[in-house]
Amino acid sequence: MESKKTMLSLAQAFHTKTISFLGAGSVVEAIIGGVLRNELVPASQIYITNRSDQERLQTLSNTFGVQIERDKKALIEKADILVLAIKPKDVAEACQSLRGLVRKDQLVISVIAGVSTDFLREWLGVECAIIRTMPNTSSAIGLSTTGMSRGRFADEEDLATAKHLFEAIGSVYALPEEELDIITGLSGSGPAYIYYMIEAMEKAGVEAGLKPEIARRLTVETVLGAAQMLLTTNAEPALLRKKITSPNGTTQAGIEVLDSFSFQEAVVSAVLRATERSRELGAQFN
Ligand SMILES: NC(=O)C1=CN([C@@H]2O[C@H](COP(=O)(O)OP(=O)(O)OC[C@H]3O[C@@H](n4cnc5c(N)ncnc54)[C@H](OP(=O)(O)O)[C@@H]3O)[C@@H](O)[C@H]2O)C=CC1
Ligand SMILES: O=C(O)[C@@H]1CCC=N1
Repeated sequence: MESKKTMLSLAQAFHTKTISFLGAGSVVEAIIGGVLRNELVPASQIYITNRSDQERLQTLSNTFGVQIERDKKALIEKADILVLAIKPKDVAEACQSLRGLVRKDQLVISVIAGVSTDFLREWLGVECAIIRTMPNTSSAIGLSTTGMSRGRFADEEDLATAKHLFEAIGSVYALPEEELDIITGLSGSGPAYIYYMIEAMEKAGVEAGLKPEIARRLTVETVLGAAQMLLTTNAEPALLRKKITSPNGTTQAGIEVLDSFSFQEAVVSAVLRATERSRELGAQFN
């Protein structure tokens, strides 16, 4: 557990840092929102660039007051922390264009699915500190759950710096890098599985005769309440489920249908397949 004094000095040191974002998509928007909400650094110390979408950069700049820097060399020169937030398919091209520009004293943080810190370091061509992370889109409202791990040349201080950044958008778990693909399949992609389930529950409510807005509210509040119950009571989900399931009642009838469609196996397979896909995305570079 870090002492209050250590946390304060970390926050003070962080406050002087410049953060450059390579990529300006949805994840970056969420991170910048969290950084500014929590006043980690002022907007004048945040630089953004992308490949070509100038309108997008302007929108982010107008919304947050962050600085647009189209020149990659200048973007990197200014950075104490460089956040790589491009899609895996764009990594090779992007890293090639960064080769020779990143310095040893800079901290590189990647949010890219599947791509290892070793690979990034090879491509960047410098023995710099790299932290690999996997947040999720709930970061937009400060409720991401983020897994992160440090690469070969990153130390505890680098990890603490990255944690400080991502705690602005939710909770953070430091894990071995081998587990990052699992985090990607579970909590990185996870919100999509929940939305998929919500879509289905809502559809059922409407088909059965509810107004769409009522079906939406009931479904969403049910999901929120169930998640909050788990956090508040710390009870096992199976136990909470059993408490709802009266013998021969409605829940039993519903669960029997889910079982007949192998619901749990489907969800397990989905998470495992997404994990495997994360590994595939990384392996294509090896
Ligand atoms: N979306 C999600 O739920 C999550 C995504 N991630 C990871 O975060 C990363 C970004 O995802 P997301 O924000 O959704 O993606 P987006 O498609 O929204 O954004 C990607 C950004 O990368 C930019 N870009 C592409 N190539 C280059 C390049 N060569 N140089 C500079 N910028 C470039 C794009 O610019 P332009 O628009 O101009 O082409 C765009 O701004 C991905 O690797 C993804 O795996 C991690 C956790 C959750
Ligand atoms: O689908 C993807 O590849 C990204 C990674 C985690 C969430 N979205």
